[in-house]
Order: sequence, then C-alpha cells, then structure tokens
Amino acid sequence: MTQKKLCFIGAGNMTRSITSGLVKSGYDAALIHATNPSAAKLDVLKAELGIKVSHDNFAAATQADVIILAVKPQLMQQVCEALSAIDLSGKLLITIAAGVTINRYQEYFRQPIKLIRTMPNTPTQIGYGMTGLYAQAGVCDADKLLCEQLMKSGGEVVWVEQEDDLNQVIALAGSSPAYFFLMMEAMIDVAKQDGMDEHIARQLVQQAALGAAAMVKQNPQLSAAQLRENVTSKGGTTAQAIAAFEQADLRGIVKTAMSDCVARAQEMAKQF
Ligand SMILES: NC(=O)C1=CN([C@@H]2O[C@H](COP(=O)(O)OP(=O)(O)OC[C@H]3O[C@@H](n4cnc5c(N)ncnc54)[C@H](O)[C@@H]3O)[C@@H](O)[C@H]2O)C=CC1
Ligand SMILES: O=C(O)[C@@H]1CCC=N1
Repeated sequence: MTQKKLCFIGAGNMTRSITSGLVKSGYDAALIHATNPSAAKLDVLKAELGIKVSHDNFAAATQADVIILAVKPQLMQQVCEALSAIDLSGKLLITIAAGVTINRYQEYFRQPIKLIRTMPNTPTQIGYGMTGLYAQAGVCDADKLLCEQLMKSGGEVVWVEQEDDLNQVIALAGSSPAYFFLMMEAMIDVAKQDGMDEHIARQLVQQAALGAAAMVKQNPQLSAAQLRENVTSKGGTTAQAIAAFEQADLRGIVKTAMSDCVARAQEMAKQF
C-alpha cells in the first residue's frame, strides 16, 4: 500500500480502531498522527501503537497528505472551520462521521475539497471491520484506492452508489455491532439470573455468536433463514425459543430499530 502521512482529528473509539488496524497490518506508525484536546487517549495510542500524537489540529493537518475527520458530528463544523485556512488542494479528506453530508463539509471548508465519506465500525480494531465508502464527484481513482486500502486494513469495504446509501450502511454495519452486543448482553444476563457463572455464560454466548456469523459467511449459498431452520428441530427446544421471538415480534422490533437508525442519520444531516 502507498504509505502517506495520515492525520486523525479526534482520538476516540474509532480512531483507536482504525489506527490499530493500520499498525497491525504493517502501516508505518511514524506516518500516523492523531490529535485530541485531552492527553489521556493520546497517551494510550502513543504507548500501544507508537503513533505520533498532539493537541494541535491545525499543525498536524497542515503536515498531512490525508486528513481523517473523526470527531462527533456535532463538533464537525467547529473543527472543519478551524482547519479551513489550510490549503487543502493537495490533500485527501476522509470523514468517518455519521450524518454529516458532503455539502456541509464544502460549506465548512470554504474551498474546493476532495472528500470521501466512510462509515466504519468498531470491529475494525481487530480486523473484522466493515466500512461503507462514498466518494464525492471528482475524487480520482488513486485517492479512492488509497482510502479503500486504508480502510481494508481493518476488514472489508463496500462502495455505495449514492451518498444516502451510507445511512443504510450505518443501520446494517456501523451501528449494528451494538445490536449484536445487546443480544449477547441480554443472553448473558439471563444466564447469570439463572445462577450460571458469568464467564462460562460469556464463553458459551460469544462462541455461538462467532460460529453463527462464520456459518453465514462461509455458506453464501444458504440463506440466514435456512441456517436457522437447520438448527430448529420440529417440536424441539429451538422451535420454542424462536416462537417466543416471533410472538414478541422480533422482526418488527428490528424493522423499527433500523428505520429509527436511518431516520436519526437523516435528521443529523439537517442538524450538523
Ligand atoms: N463509535 C462507532 O462505532 C462509530 C463511530 N463513527 C463516527 O466516528 C466519529 C467518532 O466517533 P467515536 O470515535 O465513537 O467518538 P469518541 O467520542 O470516542 O471520539 C471523538 C474524539 O474527538 C475528540 N475531540 C473533541 N473535540 C475535538 C477537537 N476540537 N479536536 C480534536 N479532537 C476532538 C474527543 O475528545 C474524542 O476523543 C463520529 O463522528 C461517529 O459518527 C462511525 C462509525 C462507527
Ligand atoms: O452511534 C453513532 O452515531 C455512531 C455511528 C455508527 C456507530 N456509532
């Protein structure tokens, strides 16, 4: 991979996930710089990954070839406006923020920019990430390839056709690790309430979840529904559990949760 000077503005959960993936996959830590107002997160990144850290967004972004915008959406305007005095003509901008549109970034930077919007997720930290990508019109193939390679260091990537499609990526992959964590959390809680040792319950649940995900991935010819049916013996235990989920309208709950997720991204696009 071409190794360029990277600057991550904001050193929170996602910057940690992406920089970990990059360093683990052999990206030169000396070329990665992360900024944050407070020292604690920077100290961890420096100690764990050996990347450069500082509090000065402007200086770090000025020196970078690629600026990765990784602050919360509500801070994006303030952060981008403070960087707008930098000549961005030779730099690629990558944003990981949910719900901030390309039009907004153009307003905030007040100059022509080359921007790729991405939507990663936290499993990027361990190489199991999924990132959706959308490039602003005019971004060249070399920049698209560079962005793709950077995000691939943490897992898989998909390009989407329309900017709005990123909201579906949020619902399906950006936010969805939290849905699966919630399911596992609930299962472990039930086992604990039933008197089982928490560590054993976690071991059972995490391996079942990992196995289920791997079965979906390794059997593209089988639908998730078919894989579910293969577990479900007629009149058996699984049938009882699935009936309880169906009766409680799990599918309806999932539908509401995903459309609320997309709606929030659309609302944020108006807000930030
Ligand atoms: N957490 C997740 O699973 C995902 C988050 N995202 C997006 O990633 C972005 C970051 O999210 P997280 O890492 O979860 O948030 P976070 O809160 O963990 O990290 C943001 C960091 O930015 C820092 N910050 C605040 N003001 C700053 C400034 N003026 N200059 C530099 N740094 C500043 C904060 O101190 C914090 O460490 C958000 O826009 C979110 O929409 C995207 C995909 C998944
Ligand atoms: O909750 C959020 O807004 C961010 C975007 C996707 C995951 N976390």
